[in-house]
Amino acid sequence: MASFTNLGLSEARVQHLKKLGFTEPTAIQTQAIPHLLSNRDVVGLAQTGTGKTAAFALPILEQVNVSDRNVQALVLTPTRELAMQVSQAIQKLSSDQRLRVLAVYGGQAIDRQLHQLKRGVQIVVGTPGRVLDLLGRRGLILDQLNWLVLDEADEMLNMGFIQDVEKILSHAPGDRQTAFFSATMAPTIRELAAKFLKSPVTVTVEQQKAAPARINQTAYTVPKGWSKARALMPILEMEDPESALIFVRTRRTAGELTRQLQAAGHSVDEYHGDLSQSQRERLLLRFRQRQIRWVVATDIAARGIHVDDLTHVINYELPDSLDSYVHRIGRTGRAGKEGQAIALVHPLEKYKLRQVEKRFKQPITLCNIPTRAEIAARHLQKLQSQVREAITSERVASFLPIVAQLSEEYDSRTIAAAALQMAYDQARPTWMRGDSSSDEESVVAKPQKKTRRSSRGRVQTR
Ligand SMILES: Nc1ncnc2c1ncn2[C@@H]1O[C@H](COP(=O)(O)OP(=O)(O)OP(=O)(O)O)[C@@H](O)[C@H]1O
Ligand SMILES: [Mg+2]
Repeated sequence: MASFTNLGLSEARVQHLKKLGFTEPTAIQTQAIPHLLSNRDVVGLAQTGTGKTAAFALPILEQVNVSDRNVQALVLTPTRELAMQVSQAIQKLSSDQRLRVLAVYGGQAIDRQLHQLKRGVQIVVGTPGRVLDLLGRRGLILDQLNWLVLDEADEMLNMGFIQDVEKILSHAPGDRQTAFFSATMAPTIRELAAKFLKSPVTVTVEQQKAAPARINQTAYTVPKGWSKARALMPILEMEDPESALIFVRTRRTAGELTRQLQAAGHSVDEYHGDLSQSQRERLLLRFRQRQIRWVVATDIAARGIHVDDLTHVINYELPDSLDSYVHRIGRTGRAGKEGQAIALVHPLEKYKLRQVEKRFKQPITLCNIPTRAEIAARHLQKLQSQVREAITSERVASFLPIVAQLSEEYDSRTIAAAALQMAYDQARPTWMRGDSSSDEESVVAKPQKKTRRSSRGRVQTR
């Protein structure tokens, strides 16, 4: 069995990893770490959420010289938040007080970064734009660089970034070690990678299925004439996600949808490039601390971002590329956990689901929008389990005097039913509350109408 010790890591590091809960290496770690430790260039391809960060960080930490204050390792990431997250992850993987890791990215005062660099930093993690800026000011010097890592390498080499990456590389010594990591890598990008790497070893883990099997994928068809926003409301009521990233294509849609969801009383906020850097950071922190349940985001949140135990990814609008889809849904089902990926599709978009199924060799369950009756039934079910919980709680005793008082007038079943009705009405979303039509009332009393669908209301696509 693979162990961190067998991979060539020092005993002190193995003990430290144990404290972090890293008892066994993941597949990509098992395969990539020995090559990286023997100074080979590596292209590492593994599913989202499988520990690629530690795969490239541990060999660097093992070999970095902490008494030397020159920059020895540079990790490039496509977004600012990812730079921050990766630098924090590296810091956590090290237990050496002398090690300095610095995240550099736009939207943050450059003077502070320059100051830190002057004091001495061994590992820099940054976005290409800011790294170039710092190189231009001679604040960042790469003469002593031993390691260069491109996290989300395919994205980094995508149009726009490639020139930046080339310029950055021109500042680094030729004998450095270079590694590319991503969950996706198009063949064309791999050719390009050959240009930057020296006889690289390609380490691939389960390349065929780019999405982990732990992610349960479903799709809802938006009925003709319905807006996606209208379709989303009942889906959210039914799924009731504990935490969710809802992906949209534009900043504008992010704002609009967020406001609609907030108006419906949901705990939700928006996340996209129009926000200031500090707003983005604050939002991510609140989301990670569970102060908000859902975040409506553009693709800036699609790559690499890790939120512990994120339960749902919702593709309100599908992305242009399959690779983006892979990264988006990969925000859930991480580190061995399970996750739900849900897509909203117009009837004309259904062919896109076929493409996804082909890519993952995994069927997508197609569902109809939940009906009011189904949602009501779900609310009642939830209410029942909440009542069961309340019965065993200590606070319930404090309500007994009220029950005793009411019992002089009514029988206890009526009192209980009235209390439930009040609780039910409060739990119902606003968009279902306003409707006082008689069929709404009867929903609770009558058994559910017969449908052609299975118990969860799902039909297979094929
Ligand atoms: N060996 C391990 N044991 C336990 N947990 C681990 C191990 N390696 C990594 N993790 C945890 O798994 C989670 C996901 O890791 P990471 O962010 O590196 O994934 P990734 O492969 O880079 O995903 P993505 O493609 O989305 O960027 C992190 O919370 C990390 O702490
Ligand atoms: Mg990653």
